[in-house]
Amino acid sequence: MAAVHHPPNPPVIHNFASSDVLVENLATFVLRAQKDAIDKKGRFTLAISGGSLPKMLRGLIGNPASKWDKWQVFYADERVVPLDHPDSNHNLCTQELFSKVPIPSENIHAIDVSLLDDLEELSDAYEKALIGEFAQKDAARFPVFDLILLGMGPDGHTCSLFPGHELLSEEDRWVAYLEDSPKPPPKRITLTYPVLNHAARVVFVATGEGKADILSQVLDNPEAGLPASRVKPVYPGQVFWFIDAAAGAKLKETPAQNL
Ligand SMILES: O=C(O)[C@H](O)[C@@H](O)[C@H](O)[C@H](O)COP(=O)(O)O
Repeated sequence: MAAVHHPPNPPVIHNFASSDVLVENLATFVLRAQKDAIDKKGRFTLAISGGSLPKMLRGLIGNPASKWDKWQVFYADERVVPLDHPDSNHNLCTQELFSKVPIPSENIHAIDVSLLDDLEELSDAYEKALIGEFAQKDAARFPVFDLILLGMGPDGHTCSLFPGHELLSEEDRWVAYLEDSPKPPPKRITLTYPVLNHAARVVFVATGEGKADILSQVLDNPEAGLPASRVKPVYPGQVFWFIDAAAGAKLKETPAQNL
């Protein structure tokens, strides 16, 4: 029987009255995804970005439903700096979340800092860590993350995928590097679209009035192809936007859709 090609699902927008309400609902959403993943295959695979996102996961701290020993966490993008550097996403996530919950340190996949001087080797090594987690266990061409948690910059970038950058057309690699990030620091690694677009769920979190203009471009004018608009996981994968009223103020429609 010929394979049926289903178009990607349109994004689901959850628009909350405040960022505190968003935080509570995000925790509920993550825990539902966790349960679904553990019920199916005994582990929960996530990718997490930096910026304001780690703080938005604070609703999970002290939550007895979190099965931290089942989490396998990768970084959606990472700055190529030592792990205790103020620019490190691993450092940020550790401060905001991982140091406050009982997650085994071996379940958190940080970059190999012995390779900081060789970006290609560093990103290859990170790709190998992903292959170890996914290709060997799931035997798939691209990893299927249970959940990828992303932010969006004021230019519409996500992960370290910036407007007009050549990495927007990467179709093969799982992890790529760049030395010319317009947002400092310049040296970074990032998951690529084939990875983002094979995830079961991708959640963008955008709050505050500073995100209102770019959010309306990304959601109401996806044809413009801004990096965040290009995240369209293959069916049955799903993109969700968790936004607050301030970020959603310029959208054509702002459905107050709770979970
Ligand atoms: O490491 C990074 O630079 C981030 O992963 C980046 O992609 C971030 O998510 C956006 O720039 C949004 O950042 P804010 O949430 O701080 O606006």
